[in-house]
Amino acid sequence: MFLDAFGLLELPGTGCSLVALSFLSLFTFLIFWRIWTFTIYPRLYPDEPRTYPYWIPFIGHSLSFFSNAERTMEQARLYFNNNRAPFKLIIMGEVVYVITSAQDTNSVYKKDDYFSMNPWVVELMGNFGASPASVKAMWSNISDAEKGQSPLDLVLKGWKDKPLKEVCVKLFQTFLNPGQQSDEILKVLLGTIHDRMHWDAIPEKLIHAGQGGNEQIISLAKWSQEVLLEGATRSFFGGKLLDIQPDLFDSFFEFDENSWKISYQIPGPFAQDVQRSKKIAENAFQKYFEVPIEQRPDTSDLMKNVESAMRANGIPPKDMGVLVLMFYWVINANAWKASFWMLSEIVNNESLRCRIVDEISPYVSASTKPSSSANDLATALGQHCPTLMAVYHEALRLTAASTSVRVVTNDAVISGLKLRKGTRMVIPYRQMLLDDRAFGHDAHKFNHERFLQNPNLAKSPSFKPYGGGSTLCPGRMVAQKEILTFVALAVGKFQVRLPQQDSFRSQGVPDMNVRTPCIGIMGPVEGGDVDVVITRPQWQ
Ligand code: HEM
Repeated sequence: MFLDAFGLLELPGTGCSLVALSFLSLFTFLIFWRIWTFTIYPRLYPDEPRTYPYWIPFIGHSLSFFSNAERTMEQARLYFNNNRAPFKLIIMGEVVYVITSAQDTNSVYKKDDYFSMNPWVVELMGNFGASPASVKAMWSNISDAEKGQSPLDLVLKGWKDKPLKEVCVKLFQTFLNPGQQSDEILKVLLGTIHDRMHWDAIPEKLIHAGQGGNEQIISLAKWSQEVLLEGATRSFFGGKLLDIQPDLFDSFFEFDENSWKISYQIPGPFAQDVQRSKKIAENAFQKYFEVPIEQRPDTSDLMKNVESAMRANGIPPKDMGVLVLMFYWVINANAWKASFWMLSEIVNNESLRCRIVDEISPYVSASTKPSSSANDLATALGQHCPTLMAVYHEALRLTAASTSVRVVTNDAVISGLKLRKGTRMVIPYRQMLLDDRAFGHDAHKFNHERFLQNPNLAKSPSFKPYGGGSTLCPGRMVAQKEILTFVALAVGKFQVRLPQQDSFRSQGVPDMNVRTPCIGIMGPVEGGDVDVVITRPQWQ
């Protein structure tokens, strides 16, 4: 009507408006395009993965993916009758293969020559802001460059001709997998957790209210964040990093919350939060690397080796800041969230709390002090506390949105379907972690009993919160120890209960933030937290 008023849109002699005709043509085009793309093409090429139908070319599934990636993939899987064959999504014009079965995932792990994480990491390094020269240096052989004087040789036997990035991952594997090398990190990490789980060591900023001196109300999320980040930061980087940037954790949390915007290259005006917090963290790391290593004697051997390998390949402190922030991110993004979910479940279920307190009491009590045997305690918790372990596994199962990202580097076949070279692939483990065929009809609910009744579930091919294959998380053992230690000390040293007052956040276990794209453990929805009353142990 409004457009007709201008008299421009009526086609002479047809009685049709231009707008109506355009809509009709567009609609006709879309119908033909959909019939061709989603009906005829799959019949002509039955050996290619099917595409989940969509309406707008190029945009494809982008909108629903960015608003809830897991739900989009679940809907697509169910659309194809839940047969779990690989299928295609279209994200911003790009084809993405999605793998949702444990069997296909294992096939991908076995074909490293066909599926590589590296092209994605190269892209991520660029998106993070590393200079092209430094990205190139990360993919140059370590022997191409003049070496520093570090004890790299310890680790690099047989690795001299590998790219620096792979050497860094190898260093992580060497220094984090059980054995003498990992003792150094674990001693400081677990020791710091013990130090912080002391009545007088709870930072003021965590305390909502003191109740008569022997009780305090604190936030579970902040408690988990502060203790685990401090442990990991001191054990990897020594004390200097926090001297340089005492409020590093605040920037890190803002960065972590919004880091998906970097991966998906969200334009500047919509990504100011992540750019701001990333800058602060990067600058802190740059200043840290500008301090001579002799003035940072408590830096871990792992990070000394990573640093010296980067220097040997000519990476300047500014880019070391960018690249090491990526490591800091994987080290710190997940463990506090797993601990938070475990504690949320435990404090909201009194019989579970009592059972765990009973179970851990031979190992943890109010009088447990920081000690050099923190590693033995963590080991004992893992070996002799089945309920605690069941809660750990179930929390990981229910809250992990862990994802492996690969690029098809050679034409390949998975489940009889041809995957084309150059295409991106994702393995969203949550699609398997919630599979009711593997975990039972209540797979969408928290029920730690399933792991108690069947501890072998933790070995199920559908249970891969830490990924798998050649990129299996090298920090999984360390993560388990820090999480179990923190949770056991929280409920074993202190009496922890929900507050009576309605004004505190004690409305059950908070909802997970399933909407923000995430490739690790999901956090709670904004403002989702649990306030708890903790009581001073009589011992202290
Ligand atoms: C609950 C805690 C954690 C979870 C759920 C987790 C999960 C994962 C996943 C899913 C991957 C990617 C696997 C892939 O792409 O195939 C990964 C990679 C990695 N994780 Fe963890 N992680 C956790 C804790 C840690 C910790 C504490 C550290 C270090 C101390 C760490 C270090 C790494 C590193 C260095 C990589 C990169 C490996 C590579 O590039 O090959 N992670 N993690």
